[in-house]
Amino acid sequence: MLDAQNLVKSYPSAGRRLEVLRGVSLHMAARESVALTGESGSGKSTLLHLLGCLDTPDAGRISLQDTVLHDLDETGRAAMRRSRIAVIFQQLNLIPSLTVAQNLSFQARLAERFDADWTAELTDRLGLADLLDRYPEQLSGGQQQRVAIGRAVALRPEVVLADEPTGNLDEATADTVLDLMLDLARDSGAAFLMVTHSPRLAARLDRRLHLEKGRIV
Ligand SMILES: Nc1ncnc2c1ncn2[C@@H]1O[C@H](COP(=O)(O)OP(=O)(O)OP(=O)(O)O)[C@@H](O)[C@H]1O
Repeated sequence: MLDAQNLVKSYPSAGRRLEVLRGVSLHMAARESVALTGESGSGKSTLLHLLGCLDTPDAGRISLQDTVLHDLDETGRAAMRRSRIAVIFQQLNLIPSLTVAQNLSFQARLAERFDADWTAELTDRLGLADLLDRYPEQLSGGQQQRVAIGRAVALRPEVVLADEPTGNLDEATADTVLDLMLDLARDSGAAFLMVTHSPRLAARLDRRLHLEKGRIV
């Protein structure tokens, strides 16, 4: 399903190039969950940005099913983000002027993939039924995190990419949120990749990839 081959990415740094990814390859199957670990600065977010069509590699190939991603222009990348690949960040980027219900359905409606039954099921499973009329600022961190997950999977994306999605939560809440995320990603048929610094959380996913010196080891 999601396939990356020999990804290379560097950034300009003090008049030189900082080589962050030096030939990274990975493959993810539908319903598979993968943890991406590595020291701070090892390139985890950079890799997630490439897979999530938020940035382009200097070299290498990325494909999702039959769609080639690495040479899409900005319009093509935006279309992928709108409909087939969902990214959840630590800063959740919920829309402050929209209620929980509106935040949940906004992206799915934009992509013309809104499904009332699926959204109702998500609302129920994420324990958001009593919070639908609230605004993001009226929610706790864990509640906001659950809305961000709901919004991502409401689309039924093929891939969910999450960058330390539970980094701000206490251990018990992080566990609950991760359980929900894994269940929902699996049930919607998505491949799930999560960046985490926590070996404990990483161990709960199907597989672990570790980035070191620009390569997966
Ligand atoms: N836009 C950019 N311009 C220049 N350098 C960048 C840019 N983005 C990231 N870097 C550098 O690339 C390296 C990898 O950054 P990245 O954010 O991918 O690491 P990370 O593994 O996600 O780190 P952390 O665990 O601390 O979030 C770092 O040295 C960082 O400073």
